[in-house]
Order: sequence, then structure tokens, then C-alpha cells
Amino acid sequence: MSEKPAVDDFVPVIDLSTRTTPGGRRRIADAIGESCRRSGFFTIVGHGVPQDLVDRMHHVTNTYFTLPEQEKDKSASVAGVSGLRRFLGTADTPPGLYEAFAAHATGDLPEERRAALGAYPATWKVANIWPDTPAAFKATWHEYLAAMTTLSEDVMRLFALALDLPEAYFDEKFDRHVSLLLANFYYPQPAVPPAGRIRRESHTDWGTLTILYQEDDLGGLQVLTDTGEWRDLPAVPGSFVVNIGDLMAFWTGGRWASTVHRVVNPEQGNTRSRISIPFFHLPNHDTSIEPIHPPTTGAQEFDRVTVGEWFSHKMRQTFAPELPA
Ligand SMILES: O=C(O)CCC(=O)C(=O)O
Ligand SMILES: [Fe+2]
Repeated sequence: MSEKPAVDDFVPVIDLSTRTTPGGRRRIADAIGESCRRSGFFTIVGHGVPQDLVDRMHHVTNTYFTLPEQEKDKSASVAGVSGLRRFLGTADTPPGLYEAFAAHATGDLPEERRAALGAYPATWKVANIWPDTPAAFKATWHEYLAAMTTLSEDVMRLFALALDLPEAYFDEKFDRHVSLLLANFYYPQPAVPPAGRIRRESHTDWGTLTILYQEDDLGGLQVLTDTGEWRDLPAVPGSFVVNIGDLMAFWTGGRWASTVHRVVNPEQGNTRSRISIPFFHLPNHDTSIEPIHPPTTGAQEFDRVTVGEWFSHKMRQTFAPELPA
């Protein structure tokens, strides 16, 4: 990767360790607000998630992805999204250079409670499919989901402070959250992929807040800067990358940025696989998203939309654009 620094004003490193002191909390919220206005991306350290949990999460996830195909097929999703997904592609859309495993915070609820999560097909209504191997997989994912939920709730309170709202403003909008935990496994690249094929196409995230773990020394994640260049986002050891998605941009009337990012292939000669684990913190499915403050003049207009409506629209657009809206 290029030699650009991991630390700059576009994606600052924000230390959360003083967030329990009043002065520290205000300073952190201000720094978060500034980076959300500029890039919508920042790196957090001092977040309090034990490194041991992150290491175990990486270990069980990597063990799962490197199992024989027949073993992984036992936990492949049939219809819907939870479970393993391989992006096999069609003649028009070439196969992805990765596969993914997903589980929802709602995915272990009884069927009737999941069915009540919106009158549309939604991935958070699908049951989680847990692999038996490795044995610690499900327990570790549950533990990590809980840690990410707690951290996200705290970041949302810092968001509220940064937006001059009461600190608990967002709490009730997430008390039945439909968050998604995903692991991306980017295949090893022993041969150079065909021109134009990269590990992950450019996209914005759809939700409110993403907390991403990426392996320390591999690189590949890039963010589009406000001057139109791709900027590498190498991992700072022990950190997570935090970014906001489209719904947070709506909520802030466009004051905060949902920024395009992608994952490029490793340099030639580096054949290693890469794992990233984004946690998409998503509000209750029926939360109505509309600008909290009046939009600034000249800002894009935002229609009111519920979380469920927005996600079904994005799913349809991404995976079945030929179907009528
Ligand atoms: O692999 C990464 O570093 C980023 C993945 C990502 O952007 C996503 O899953 O939305
Ligand atoms: Fe993303």
C-alpha cells in the first residue's frame, strides 16, 4: 500500500478512554462531530473492548472460513441473508472476490417475534444459521455482538452530544435494534485477478453506524476523500474504524457524510486472504428517519423513511433491480 499516514484530519484517531469524564466526553463528542461532518469516518482507540475478545473473534471466524467447502455449506443460507453467502455472480455480474457470513441481533428470537419485525421481506427476520465448527463460534459471536452493541450505544450518545441533542436522544430508537454482524473473507489471490475486479466495489453503508474490525497489517480499505482521491485506511493496532451510513446522513439533514469506500486488491505478490468484521448498528425497524434539525439551505431534500422501508429499497436495488419497486 502507499505510504500515506494512518492519522490525519480526514480520518482522525479518536481516543475514547476519557469518555467517562465530563470534560473528556465533551472533547470527544466535538472531535467526533467534526470528523462526521468532514468524512463520516474516524478510527477509535481506548474503546474498552478487550483485545482478547477481538482475537478470539478473529480466530473462530478465520477457522470457519478456511473449513472445507462441504463443511461450510452446512451453515450456508438458503433464502435470505443469515449464514454463509458466496457471491457466485452471473454472466452480467462477475463473482465477488469474497464470501461473507452474517448474523442478526434478532436472528435467534422465536419465529413469531422475528415475523413481527416489519411487513416486508427483511434480512433481520431471517433466523441465524450457526456453524457447529469451530465449537466456540456461536458463543464468541454472541459475546462480540453484545460488546459491539454496548459500544455502539455509547457512540450514539456521543453522536447526540455532538449534535447538541439530549444525550439519551437515540436510546429509545434502538431498544429493539435489528443490528447485523458480518464477516467478510476476501479470498487469497495466488493469481492476479482480471482487470477491473477488486475485493469490494465502492459503496456507502446503508445504516446509521458501522464499527469495523480489520486485520492489522493487510490494508486494502480505501475512503474517497472530499477532493476525490482514494485514501488508504490502514488499521491502527487495537483500533476499530467507525463510519456512518446513509441513514445517519438523512437524520442529520446531510450535515454528516456517508462516504464512499471500497477494498482494493493486495499488492502483487501478497496472496494472503483478508478478514474484516463490520458491525452495522441499526435502529428499530419502524424508526422513522427524518432530519432532526431543519436542513441547511441548499442541502439535498430528504423524504421521511422508516429503517425497514429504506433497507427493503436498498436490498431490492442491489440484489433484484429488475423487480418493480
Ligand atoms: O473489508 C473492509 O474493510 C470493509 C468492508 C465494508 O465496507 C462493508 O462490509 O461494508
Ligand atoms: Fe462498507
